[in-house]
Amino acid sequence: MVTQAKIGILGGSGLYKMDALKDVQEISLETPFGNPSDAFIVGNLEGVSVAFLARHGRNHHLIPSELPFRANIYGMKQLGVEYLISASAVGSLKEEVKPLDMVIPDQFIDRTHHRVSTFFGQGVVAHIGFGHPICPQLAAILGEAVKSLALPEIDLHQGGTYVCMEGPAFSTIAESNLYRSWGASIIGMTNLQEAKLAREAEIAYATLALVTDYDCWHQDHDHVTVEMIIDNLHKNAINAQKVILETVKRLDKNPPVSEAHSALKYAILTPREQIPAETKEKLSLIINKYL
Ligand SMILES: CSC[C@H]1O[C@H](OP(=O)(O)O)[C@H](O)[C@@H]1O
Ligand SMILES: Nc1ncnc2[nH]cnc12
Repeated sequence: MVTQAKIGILGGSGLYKMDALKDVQEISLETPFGNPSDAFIVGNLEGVSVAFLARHGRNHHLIPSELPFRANIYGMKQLGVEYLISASAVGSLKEEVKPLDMVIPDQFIDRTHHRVSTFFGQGVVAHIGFGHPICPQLAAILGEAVKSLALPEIDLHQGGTYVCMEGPAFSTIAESNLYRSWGASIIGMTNLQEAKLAREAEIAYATLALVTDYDCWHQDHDHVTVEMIIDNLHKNAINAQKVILETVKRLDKNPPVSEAHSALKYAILTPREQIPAETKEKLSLIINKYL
């Protein structure tokens, strides 16, 4: 049995490790969906066992379209993760959401076009509810953690829509303005698939989005480039670790009940006896309790 952790962290651009993690074990997992982005780092965060994964790999070698989303989420499930916190770099689509601010989105718009975002198929059909794609309880704890830190000059925006684009190129001005006209707050390239797969795996998921830029719509700011956001990525990585540490402590003290933990209860349509044995085996970790 591999070491278990109830809380998982997906580190995005800029956040490739958690400095406060002690007694770490590197765990390389194989999953029925291939290899995750990197080894999981399981360790002790002020007395709480957590599993950390750098979603682009610790050396940032995977573009968003190459991310093994299913393997990453399945790996978290294998480690026993029930609450998953994503830390992600995002561009701002609203004037009042400024670089270095934090956003805890509650909605997504999917603008990706060639990604697999389900564990189902191959003889088993399931449709999870995804009206509320982010776990509200976990998002609330993240928000309380941010507020408790009172980080100078950093505003917290609780709620908002995250546009998930394919990338890796950034948006055109026309696209950026279109997303603004839809009322979206932030744009990134990674969180939608994770949120969907986490829900299918009955893991509560929430995003701590760390703003690096104003994308390309703002007339008073240069269009986003990697070079111009490096500094903000570093600053955000420091702040993200503070927020995660505080969130983990609160979660450990009061783990909330989340609807995500029973998301599959009414989702599986295929008569159990019709599900191919191979598929049952492949998805056993996720569907066994409903067979
Ligand atoms: C470094 S800018 C673009 C890159 O950053 C975000 O990654 P992550 O969500 O893993 O922090 C964005 O989604 C893009 O992948
Ligand atoms: N402007 C932007 N668009 C997409 N992903 C991003 N990640 C950080 N900034 C971004």
